[in-house]
Amino acid sequence: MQGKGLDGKTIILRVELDARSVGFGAAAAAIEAAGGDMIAIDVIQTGRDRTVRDLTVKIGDSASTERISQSLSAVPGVKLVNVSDRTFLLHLGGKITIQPKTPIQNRDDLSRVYTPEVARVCTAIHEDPSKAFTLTIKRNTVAVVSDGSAVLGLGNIGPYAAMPVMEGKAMLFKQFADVDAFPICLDTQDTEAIIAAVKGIAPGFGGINLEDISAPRCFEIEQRLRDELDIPVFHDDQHGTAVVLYAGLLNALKLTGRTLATAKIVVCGIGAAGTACTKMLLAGGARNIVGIDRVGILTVDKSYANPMWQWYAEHTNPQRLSGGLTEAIAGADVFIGVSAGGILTRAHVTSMANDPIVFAMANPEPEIRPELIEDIVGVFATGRSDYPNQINNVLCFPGIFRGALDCRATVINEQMKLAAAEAIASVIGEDELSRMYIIPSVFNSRIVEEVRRRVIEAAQSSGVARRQPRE
Ligand SMILES: NC(=O)C1=CN([C@@H]2O[C@H](COP(=O)(O)OP(=O)(O)OC[C@H]3O[C@@H](n4cnc5c(N)ncnc54)[C@H](O)[C@@H]3O)[C@@H](O)[C@H]2O)C=CC1
Ligand SMILES: CC(=O)C(=O)O
Ligand SMILES: [Mg+2]
Repeated sequence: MQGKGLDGKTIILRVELDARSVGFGAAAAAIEAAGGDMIAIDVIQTGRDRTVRDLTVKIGDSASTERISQSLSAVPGVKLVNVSDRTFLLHLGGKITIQPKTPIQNRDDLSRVYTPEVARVCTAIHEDPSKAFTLTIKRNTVAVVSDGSAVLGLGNIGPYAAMPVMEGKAMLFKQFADVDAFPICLDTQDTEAIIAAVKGIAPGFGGINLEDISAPRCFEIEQRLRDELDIPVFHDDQHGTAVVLYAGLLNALKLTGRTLATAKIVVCGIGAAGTACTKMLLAGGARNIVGIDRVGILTVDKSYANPMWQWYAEHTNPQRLSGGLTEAIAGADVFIGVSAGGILTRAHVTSMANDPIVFAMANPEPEIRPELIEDIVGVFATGRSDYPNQINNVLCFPGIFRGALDCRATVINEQMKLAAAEAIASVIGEDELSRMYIIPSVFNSRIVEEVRRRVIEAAQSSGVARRQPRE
């Protein structure tokens, strides 16, 4: 299985070798002995007495940068000059930039892009504000807004630490759907302040993608912004995740001979993603969903201060189960994890129905690693890029916003989300479907186009499109 046994971290070791006393094989052996996997060698300098090389090393689960560095430094004639992390190198100075669309080469250019001539464009927009969509970046620009309160599964790490994820989302928007997205991390976790800030910046954007804002605040923030703005506001962790989960689950159920209506589904982590996934499954016809969070199984026999948990308890768990994960998962057909890494055990999966479906979607560490259960699981998926069956909202948000921007939709509604899920599922033909291929890869070039097309159709038929796109 791809990614097996590796935590994905790759380092670059710059080493100086004394050519008279050490061969390169000794250095390579020291790295391997410490659990590293050398994947590239670059010669930086050669000489009669010494050579300098950069060794790119993938770190295995049992290894660490320190262990490999120590093992290498212990080889006589090897000097470790520097250790760098490839991922950190890629983040130096951030991951995106802004480029002008036309050069400014002379005063004539200057007077058109800037004063005095720009004033005529400003006046035109003042007279007809809808012209902001044609005469400014609003047409193609989305704000990726976070308060840093639920960043991946890392928790409340704040707005500065959230930036790399938001920059990453902006890259994905651009690369996959040519949407110009801008990361905005707010230094507040106050609901009213976030709503005011997003409303304040909205004139420059054609859509708002809320990201990694924790539950239950995310529900009110999204609802209020949807009500008060005339551009789509979409909390990706809720709806992007639900759309992709729904697409993948339909295929997994088909492969294991189950139906949504009869499957027993356990959802672990009733936050932003868990709540939205459940709502989409209920709308699709699921009847036996059991939700579990840190407080145990959510049941109508208890009451909860969190209003979303109260709603959840009233709309799920028809058998009124109580207890913890062990009680919830016994006999279940499907486990959907959007909670925290490593909380599911092999014993839990053994207690599920035959041929179980396990979607361990917490990031970056899934609820369970596939290698622990690959002999007993029916269909397995994670949110990660380094295992097969990646159920990740990146399959949804570029295409759904591409469609919404192109038809200038006022909202992204239920019909558009369902259309996106059907589009994603449809990219895999019946003859291609297999347990290792229930969801298309993000690099499948048909996804964005198919999602866009169906989302535009849904926006038009549900009356929220303000424009007929050209093609
Ligand atoms: N694969 C994908 O596309 C996506 C994955 N996720 C992942 O799902 C997880 C949750 O994300 P959000 O819903 O946005 O966060 P959230 O903070 O809104 O919700 C997380 C919920 O999980 C619960 N939880 C945490 N530890 C738990 C445990 N040990 N047992 C039971 N419940 C537990 C929390 O109490 C909370 O209710 C994160 O790891 C995130 O990376 C989220 C969105 C998309
Ligand atoms: C994928 C994503 O948005 C998350 O894990 O939060
Ligand atoms: Mg997220």
